[in-house]
Amino acid sequence: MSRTVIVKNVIIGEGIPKICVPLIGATLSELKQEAESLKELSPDLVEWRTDFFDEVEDVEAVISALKEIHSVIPELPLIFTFRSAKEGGEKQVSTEYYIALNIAAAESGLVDIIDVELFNEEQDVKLLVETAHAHNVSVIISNHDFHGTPSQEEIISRLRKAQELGGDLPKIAVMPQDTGDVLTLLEATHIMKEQYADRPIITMSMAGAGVISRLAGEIFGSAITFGAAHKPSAPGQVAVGELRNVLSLLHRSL
Ligand SMILES: O=C1C[C@@](O)(C(=O)O)C[C@@H](O)[C@@H]1O
Repeated sequence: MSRTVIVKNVIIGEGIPKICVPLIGATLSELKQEAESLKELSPDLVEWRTDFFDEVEDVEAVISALKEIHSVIPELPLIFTFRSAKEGGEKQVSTEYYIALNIAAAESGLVDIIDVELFNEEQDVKLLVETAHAHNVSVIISNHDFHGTPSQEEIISRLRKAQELGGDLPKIAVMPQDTGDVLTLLEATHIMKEQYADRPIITMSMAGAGVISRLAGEIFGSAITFGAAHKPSAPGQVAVGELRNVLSLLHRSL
């Protein structure tokens, strides 16, 4: 497995962490406006959080929206994400639909990465990884805890599981209850990167106390950081401009 993942010339896993901005519009016109406004911010990657989209339960509507988004920002690497309500997202769909939606996205030729939640049946995760790879689409295998921070061992074990299942980018987002939890996430990230990972990983501790983890990825070992364009898609996301300044400050200090 490669230590970097390259999508549309963006090298993930090398140098400054890459900035990803989520699109969270509910309608096609909101999404197009959002995509348009991203051009100025020039993020490294864009994530379409399809669970915010009113018509997400209609595959055809999703693919036609995808075409429109892609036509506005064809040069930006696009992550396709349906975040389920049980992991902090906006909606819940059946497993069958979740699989069909992600397969349609992977086969569309319009996305560079799909996000697959780790806490699905192993065979379903594997099927999505295989389908994505067959279409040259990379896979984030993700896990989110919006209520707390698991132990260091548990965080590492989930990231390792994501790696074992073939995720190109294992990812975990956790909620700190106190400062110690932020340290737990940072230390788990560092250990995973140094001892177990053979590919880039993505980690974050959410909310105010966790902001440091969104800034210091280059030091502790997280390769992508999510920044907000206008409205954050998760607690603690920093505005892209400020994020970029701090990331470069830390990069120059190393
Ligand atoms: O999983 C993640 C990370 C995230 O939850 C965050 O905390 O920045 C934001 C989501 O949009 C994305 O899918």
